[in-house]
Amino acid sequence: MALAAARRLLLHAGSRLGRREAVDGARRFANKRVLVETEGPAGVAVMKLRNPPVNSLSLECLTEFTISLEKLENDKSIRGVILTSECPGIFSAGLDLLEMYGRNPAHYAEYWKNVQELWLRLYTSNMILVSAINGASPAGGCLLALCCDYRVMADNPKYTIGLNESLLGIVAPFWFKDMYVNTIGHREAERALQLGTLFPPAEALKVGVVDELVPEDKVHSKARSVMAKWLAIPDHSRQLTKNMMRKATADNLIKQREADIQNFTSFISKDSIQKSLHMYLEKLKQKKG
Ligand SMILES: CC/C=C\C/C=C\CCCC/C=C/C(=O)SCCNC(=O)CCNC(=O)[C@H](O)C(C)(C)COP(=O)(O)OP(=O)(O)OC[C@H]1O[C@@H](n2cnc3c(N)ncnc32)[C@H](O)[C@@H]1OP(=O)(O)O
Repeated sequence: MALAAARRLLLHAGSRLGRREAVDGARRFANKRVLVETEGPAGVAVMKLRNPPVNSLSLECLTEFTISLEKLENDKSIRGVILTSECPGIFSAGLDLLEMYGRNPAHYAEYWKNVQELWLRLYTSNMILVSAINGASPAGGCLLALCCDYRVMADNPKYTIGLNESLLGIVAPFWFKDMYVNTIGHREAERALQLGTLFPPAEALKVGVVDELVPEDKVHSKARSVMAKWLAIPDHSRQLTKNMMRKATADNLIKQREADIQNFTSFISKDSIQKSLHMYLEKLKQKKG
């Protein structure tokens, strides 16, 4: 309830701000963790995640992301969105582990509902989505990129991308898996999911997790030129085609959302899974010291 009220407030405040800045010509709105700028080619917004240090998808970040998308969807002048990060070297570290560790079942259920919500919005968006992957993109970070229509990645071998859930002792849910299969094919997905592979850029390109690699300083300009090509296609035919390609995958979750929330909640609440997450978080800490 509290979250729904916060969401209404944010949406309202955001739309007032958005309108005022549009009058000034600045065309920019921001929540705390998501910045949206609509400069550049007409009809294109750039959405930047800014939840330092690693753009983990906390409940607040997911909510702000979903609201920003909703606003862009409602703005009929926007036809395409470039999704990128403001955190140096990190696209997104994926779902926030602290939302899935040491909390209660009601929190897990609320969190998962919001993860589903963002995924459904992104994956089924009528807008053209291009990701400008300017950093590491594990698990939920990869999920965001996979929702896009085209993925441009910085060719920096320090950055990796993939669904690495099995390395954490958790399991990518069926809809993550379905989208992976749709993108890289059954055999590659089967192998990568079991091994929790994080692909460096050249391998990510080879297997099809990303569509194009460019030098790091060219990621944004390339994303813009890709966007220009997609904008040249009539919206109605592109949208109907996208819907035809993606609807069955999205419907598969829509028809069992509640069961998926229950599954997640009972899985993540298990002592053994909590222990795995604890060990993984400790490993992240030790990496520093
Ligand atoms: C049967 C099945 C039924 C239902 C489903 C069941 C299961 C659930 C499936 C859930 C799907 C999960 C999806 C996910 O996205 S899980 C998250 C996976 N993410 C990762 O593995 C990334 C982990 N992070 C890293 O590898 C590195 O941090 C990264 C991103 C490469 C950046 O490295 P670096 O710049 O060196 O930064 P640090 O590692 O020092 O990190 C800084 C700081 O951030 C904390 N942190 C990192 N990642 C996360 C995260 N995902 N969530 C929360 N916090 C994170 C890290 O611990 C450091 O914190 P500190 O306090 O020490 O500063």
